[in-house]
Amino acid sequence: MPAIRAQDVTKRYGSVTAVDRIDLTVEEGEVFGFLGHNGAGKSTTINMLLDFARPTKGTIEVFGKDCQADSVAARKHMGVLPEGYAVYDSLTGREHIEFAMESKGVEGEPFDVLDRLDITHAADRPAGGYSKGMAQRLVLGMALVGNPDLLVLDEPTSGLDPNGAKAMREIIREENERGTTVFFSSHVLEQVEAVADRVGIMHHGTLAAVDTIEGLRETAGGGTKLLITVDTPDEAHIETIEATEGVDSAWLDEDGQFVVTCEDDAKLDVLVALDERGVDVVDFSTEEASLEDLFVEYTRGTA
Ligand SMILES: Nc1ncnc2c1ncn2[C@@H]1O[C@H](COP(=O)(O)OP(=O)(O)OP(=O)(O)O)[C@@H](O)[C@H]1O
Repeated sequence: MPAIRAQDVTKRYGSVTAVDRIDLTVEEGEVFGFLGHNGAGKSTTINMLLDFARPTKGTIEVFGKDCQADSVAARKHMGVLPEGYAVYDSLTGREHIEFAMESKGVEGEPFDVLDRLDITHAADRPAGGYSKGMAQRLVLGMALVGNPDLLVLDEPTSGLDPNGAKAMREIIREENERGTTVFFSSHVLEQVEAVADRVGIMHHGTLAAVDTIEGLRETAGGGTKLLITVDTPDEAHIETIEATEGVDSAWLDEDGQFVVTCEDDAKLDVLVALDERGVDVVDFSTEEASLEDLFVEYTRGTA
């Protein structure tokens, strides 16, 4: 049974379509990275999983339980690290875990959870004095109470320094090795790349791509990136470039350079096409396209 199944899900807020007809299946045991820029629709999707928001159309199930019609049963499968969580400054780490155990009606030893998150040393200190990374791990610990089948993490590495982000990724991997399915959102490709089995790229409310990292890499690696500096860069030239056979896409980067992803043997044709249009090519270079380029390609035009 899939851990998550979303079928034709749309969520509108007035005239804003936050999520637009998405179909998504996350299999049990996967680490699934949910990628997209700010405003792409990631949190809205997560909110529908948790029944904080209701789909305008379509259904979402978690382990076969409808997240709206059967939300209590669906929630029992999930542990959640929400975006913008807070800790209680005056309660200790251990008290946080005890609180989560009481609320979920779970018996157990708080230290077992604190150990998994490597914060045992701070168990009896008020959480108000924890670093951002420790606080984040503590809230994740609360989510782990009761050993949920599915961990839902909204931007789990945001605001963490590289060491904190690495620790968070290690915990995600460890929990997955215990058999937990992990669904986590991020707008940072490298965070997702390091730990996810598959990724979904959200763009303007739609799922622009769903694939394994290797699959995305093959798509990206099949091409070349051509960087072209011209005398007077103009958005209008993009059309000329994209009309060239073998070109996937083209855009102007913030330095005013054209970035072109294309088949290897289309490079010269692009330069010729620009020349025929009277565009003065000052310089050009080529690189192998990366996964990051693919992400940019799918989500071009957003901040
Ligand atoms: N409660 C709401 N009322 C109105 N519009 C909303 C609401 N929640 C989200 N939106 C809009 O829906 C779109 C998707 O937002 P969402 O928060 O899901 O994106 P996101 O990918 O999670 O972004 P972020 O990374 O910034 O959290 C945005 O245009 C946002 O302004």
